[in-house]
Amino acid sequence: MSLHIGAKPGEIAETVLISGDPIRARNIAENMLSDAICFNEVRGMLGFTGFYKGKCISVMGTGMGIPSTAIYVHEFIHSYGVKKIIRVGTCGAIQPELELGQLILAEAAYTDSATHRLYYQDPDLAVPAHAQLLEQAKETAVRLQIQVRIGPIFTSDIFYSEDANRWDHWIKKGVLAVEMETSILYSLAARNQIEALTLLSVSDNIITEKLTTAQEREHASREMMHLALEIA
Ligand SMILES: O=P(O)(O)O[C@H]1O[C@H](CO)[C@@H](O)[C@H]1O
Ligand SMILES: O=c1cc[nH]c(=O)[nH]1
Repeated sequence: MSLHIGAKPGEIAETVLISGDPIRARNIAENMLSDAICFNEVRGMLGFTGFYKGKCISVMGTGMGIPSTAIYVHEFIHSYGVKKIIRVGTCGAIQPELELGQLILAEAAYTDSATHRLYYQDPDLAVPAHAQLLEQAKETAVRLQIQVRIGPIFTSDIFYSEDANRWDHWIKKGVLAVEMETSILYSLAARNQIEALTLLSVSDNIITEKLTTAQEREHASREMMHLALEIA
């Protein structure tokens, strides 16, 4: 057991899928893994280990934002020996042409995070995904005929902003979308020499103000989970 995860040694696989929402983790376990067992209920942050095509895989929620995610990623690595983490999340697109449900492979993450700065001194650089895992994801997407956009994203400490021009600079820089966890995942992974990649499904477009329906979100996230499990 670690401070925030109730799993016994050996109950968490070397590869873990994470999402902000613990219910998404449960859906993956219930619908896409076989023989899944629940290894964590501490703080309601559900975690499961099961099998996908014979390979042992875990899936767990992290909560929203960098501080919460950093705790779980740290404990996965240092208490459970996790070697590969794939985030399956939602995001707000900031490029107007990005449709709802579009799948994004986050090749790097910029951030405004104060927490990130406590770990790393140079927050202005985009933190890259694990190169080999990203390459594998691209090839797998082609094989599965899943359309993906590949590009940089932005990991923010805030969801709601009062600044109407907040994204102008980042749109010009070619940033595709905004979410709240990836930069710390990539940084902790690189520092600890493990693999990490984020897959995101566009749940809303911040520029066009389009929002997904529950049904569209469900369909898009199924594709994302399928791709994540195939590269896991
Ligand atoms: O869908 P998840 O994985 O929670 O990710 C996104 O959704 C939450 C905000 O609604 C943040 O956690 C953000 O990163
Ligand atoms: O707009 C959005 C949508 C999902 N997640 C975010 O962080 N922002």
